[in-house]
Amino acid sequence: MWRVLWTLVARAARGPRSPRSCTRQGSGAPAPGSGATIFALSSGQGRCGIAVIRTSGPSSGHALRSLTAPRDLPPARSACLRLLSHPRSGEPLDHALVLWFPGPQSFTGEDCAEFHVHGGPAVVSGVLQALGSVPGLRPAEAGEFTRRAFAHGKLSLTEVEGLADLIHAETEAQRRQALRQLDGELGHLCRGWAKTLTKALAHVEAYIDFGEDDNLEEGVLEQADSQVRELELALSAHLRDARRGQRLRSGAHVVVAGPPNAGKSSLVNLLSRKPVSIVSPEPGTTRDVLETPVDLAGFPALLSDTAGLREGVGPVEQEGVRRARERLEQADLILAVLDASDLASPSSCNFLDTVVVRPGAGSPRENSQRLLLVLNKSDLLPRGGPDPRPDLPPHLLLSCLTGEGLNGLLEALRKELAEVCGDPSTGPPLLTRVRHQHHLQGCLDALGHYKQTKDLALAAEALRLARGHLGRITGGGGTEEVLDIIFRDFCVGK
Ligand SMILES: Nc1nc2c(ncn2[C@@H]2O[C@H](COP(=O)(O)OP(=O)(O)OP(=O)(O)O)[C@@H](O)[C@H]2O)c(=O)[nH]1
Repeated sequence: MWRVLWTLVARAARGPRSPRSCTRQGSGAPAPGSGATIFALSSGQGRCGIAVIRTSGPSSGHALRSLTAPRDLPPARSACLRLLSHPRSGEPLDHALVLWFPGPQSFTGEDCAEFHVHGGPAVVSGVLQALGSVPGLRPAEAGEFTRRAFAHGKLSLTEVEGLADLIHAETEAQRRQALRQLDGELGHLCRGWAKTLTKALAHVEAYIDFGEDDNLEEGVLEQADSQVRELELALSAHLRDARRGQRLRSGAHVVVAGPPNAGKSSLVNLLSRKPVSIVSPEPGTTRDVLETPVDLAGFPALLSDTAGLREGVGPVEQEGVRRARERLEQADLILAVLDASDLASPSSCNFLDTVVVRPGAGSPRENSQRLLLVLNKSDLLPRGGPDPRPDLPPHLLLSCLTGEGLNGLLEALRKELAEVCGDPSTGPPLLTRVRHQHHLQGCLDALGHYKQTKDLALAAEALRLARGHLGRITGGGGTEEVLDIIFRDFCVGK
């Protein structure tokens, strides 16, 4: 029995009948134009202490020897000081550290060389020109180094995405999430799921091929069913993550709302540490929605200042109020700001009723949205006096004028945003892209078909389809169409 099953597991893993394979693209899949040796500045543009120029491809060793004196290759993966000069004119260019990474033990899997030169623009352009004069070398396209690493099986597609996110990470939380993905956590999870599917498929195929065979143990199909059920639960849990990983990549929508003159613009300026909005004692100063990207307690956010919500105003302010309500509907987190010294005014009461306390029909606030209530201008309350409205939902006292209460607000924001975006330091890795979600849903749908059909051949096909979806998350066959989109995110030299 076990020999039979083992053969079938191996066969299911190979997927002989599968139209698609779930293995990731390995060394057999050449990157576009991978015969050429490419070169590019891989560190940032502009004047700097050290600039790193690198090459990848079969002529890397030749390029290194052409530019350096002495002309022998340095030991693999050891930094050596060399004089660089132009291979044609012999003109000295710089004293540089050079490194030699013979493939396949390199970032791209090909022969690679690195030149760590002094970061002046003339040195950098001189070395780039010198490399361009070496036969067989050409400048790299955006993302071409990483694309070659993917093509040579050095990185899975999810790891490539993690690398792109790491390069673009602007906040601590984004960096953590990107690093986890680059370390292969999401890919590992998907490969684990794919392995479960392979086992289930092997069981189904065993039943198809040996159903009547005495050698086959009882309950083979039941085992496959229970594996599918377990997988369904795991996938559903991940799909329920409410797009937190994606929010962490793109930033949560945090909308500052409240009645006029409560100090909303003052708070936006305080949190963004720049004068985004005009602050004035005149109620109704902010008319339009003003957006600014900010790092809020380590999380990325798009902070929106909005017009004060009140009735009976002129047409321009009315339009501002309409836009504010519209923006409130899109918020992941609402920062509701009230003037602590003016809580009994009609506009404060109306805002509390419609947005904070009793959101319901006609309210711009969705019940699923998170809300932080801030009572601003606490400096106008008697010092050390009682809470002005203990009956209100949990709230924070703040003074934008003195900064008192700001640390408490930042801590509360950190907790709220960890709910909205997920905490990248703990828990399972999050789905960071729409395509992850799409393929996970596709996998789940295929498992649904598996459960519905009575035909075992169709059931096996549904499992192969489900496994194909998982494979495409990490970069299996059929992902060609997404590669251009993903690699477009990279800069030249990466
Ligand atoms: N005393 C005190 N005044 C504040 C505080 N925060 C803001 N203000 C003042 O309150 C007034 C209104 O502030 P804004 O930030 O423009 O208020 P807003 O809610 O954006 O106002 P609108 O544009 O009318 O909606 C200004 O004169 C601010 O200087 C605070 O913490 N304490």
